[in-house]
Amino acid sequence: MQRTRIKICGLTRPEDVQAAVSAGADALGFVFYPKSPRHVTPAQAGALMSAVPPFVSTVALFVNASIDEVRAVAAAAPFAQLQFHGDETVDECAAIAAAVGRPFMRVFRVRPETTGADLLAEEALCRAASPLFSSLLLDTFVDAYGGAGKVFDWAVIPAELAPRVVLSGGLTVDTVAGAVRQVRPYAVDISSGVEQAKGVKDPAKIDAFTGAVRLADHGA
Ligand SMILES: O=C(O)c1ccccc1NCC(=O)[C@H](O)[C@H](O)COP(=O)(O)O
Repeated sequence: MQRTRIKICGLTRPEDVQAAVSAGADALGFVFYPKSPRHVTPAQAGALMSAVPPFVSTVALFVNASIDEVRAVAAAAPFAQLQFHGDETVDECAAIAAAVGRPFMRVFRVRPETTGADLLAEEALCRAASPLFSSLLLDTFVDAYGGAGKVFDWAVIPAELAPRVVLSGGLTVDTVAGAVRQVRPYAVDISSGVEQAKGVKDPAKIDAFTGAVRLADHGA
């Protein structure tokens, strides 16, 4: 059985990057949305990413950014993939990804009225739009766009889609094992649940989170 990949998002400090890498995170997320308390500048991200070892992916996260803003980040920070977390159209995502030559995750912000058919349709639309589309990241719809620590109903995720999605939104050390067992997603993503304060991660919580995912992967 495939092991569940892990993304730790909203990193702003070198010690938190190190903690996530040491805990076995597969991907590290850096937020370039100025209104976020986890926002980093391109220069800050470049310094943080320079400490990331091989085989750990770096994700640059944007909310309704212009192509020039994304280009500026790409020039300063060696991120491996994009995450579009705003109101971008699929075509806008595809165009920006092509301009910087990086694969992208498209975020679907799940509302109470969202259906499984909506999720499958969105994935099909993205796959048709760009060979650079990698996966949907499913988060809870909030006005602040993301990083809110809010959970959506995982039952909405079709079983056929689950192995291709990144499950996000309000996960914690205590809930992630149940999420993995129920959904069996390709990956899980977390920000608030491993923090001491917004933008300040807690190494012990990061360790506990990745450990809980590993135990769930092995049937515990
Ligand atoms: O983290 C933020 O501050 C943020 C702000 C605006 C858009 C997206 C943001 N984070 C994106 C992520 O991928 C988060 O990990 C995801 O929303 C889950 O966050 P949480 O519910 O706090 O685990």
